[in-house]
Amino acid sequence: MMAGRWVLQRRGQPEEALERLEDGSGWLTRTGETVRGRWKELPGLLRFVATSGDCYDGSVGADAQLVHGLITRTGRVLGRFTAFPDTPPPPLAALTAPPALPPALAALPRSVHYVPQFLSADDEAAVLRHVRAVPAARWSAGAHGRRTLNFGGRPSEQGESEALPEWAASLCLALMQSGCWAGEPPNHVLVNEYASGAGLDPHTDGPLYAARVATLSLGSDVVLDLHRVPKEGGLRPGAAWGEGGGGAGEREAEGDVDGCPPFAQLLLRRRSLHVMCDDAYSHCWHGITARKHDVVGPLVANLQHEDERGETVPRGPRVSIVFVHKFAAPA
Ligand SMILES: O=C(O)CCC(=O)C(=O)O
Ligand SMILES: [Fe+2]
Repeated sequence: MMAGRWVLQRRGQPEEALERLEDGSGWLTRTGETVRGRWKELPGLLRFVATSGDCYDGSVGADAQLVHGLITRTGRVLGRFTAFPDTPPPPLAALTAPPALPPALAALPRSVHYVPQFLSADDEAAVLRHVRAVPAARWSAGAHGRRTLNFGGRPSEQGESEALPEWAASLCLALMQSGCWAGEPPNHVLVNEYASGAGLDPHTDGPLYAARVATLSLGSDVVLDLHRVPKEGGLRPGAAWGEGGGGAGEREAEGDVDGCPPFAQLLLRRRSLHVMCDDAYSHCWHGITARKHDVVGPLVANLQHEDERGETVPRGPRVSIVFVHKFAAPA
């Protein structure tokens, strides 16, 4: 069987993907998780054994398309799947004209903007296809239901740069054309994928970037917590996107938030964009509490309609795409 990607569907479960590399190794990807494995070809059967212990057996149809299969773990049947080859997504066409940047949120003392419906539903689906098609090896293996991916060089290395993929460059263009981005264009893009209920420790995005971050929320609504950076003690500021070869996703600095509860929250609806600049970039920590539902409480500062207050918002799998401008390395 040829190298490539297969999309697996199971009743009542989020999609999974299996990838086969030329050397017979491969990857299993579930929301928030990437696991390595090996492919084996047996007569009439194709087997992928993940390091997690799960075994995917698929019968090969006459046209070499894997159609039906069984997932087992130590001999126990976990479920049945159907699979089809994943075709590369078409280039991201011109996006539906996104809305312009509204004024900063009046309820917050700092510069935070919220743009509901920044992407249309069709554009959201197209962007998610591109995210899903990124080879598993580029993702940092997920922990606590979140995996990350970055474009534009390693997060922590100043000046290291790399061209953005076409779809990410199109999104950058949309940010600039809509006026939602000012200053030097974004040149660094981080993608977070969260399993339902996964969180993110409070952090700032750090001084390697210009003081502006724009974040697209896709796939699910979520409530983001904003914390004030304490003058001393408590949380330690640091580059949010981690260090070294592990790539994005490992927090350099984390702290005990117990003494530092959020002073405000943002309800990030799917397809929205939010922008934090200047003071809000440098002096507010942001994070996501791990939980399966959010309740829209009194701290939420960006409601579009007052009757949203009190709403219980379930959290499905979510993807966020974070845009920043990384400074060049000093000469
Ligand atoms: O998922 C989000 O909305 C937040 C992501 C974030 O803050 C980060 O990746 O630095
Ligand atoms: Fe962040």
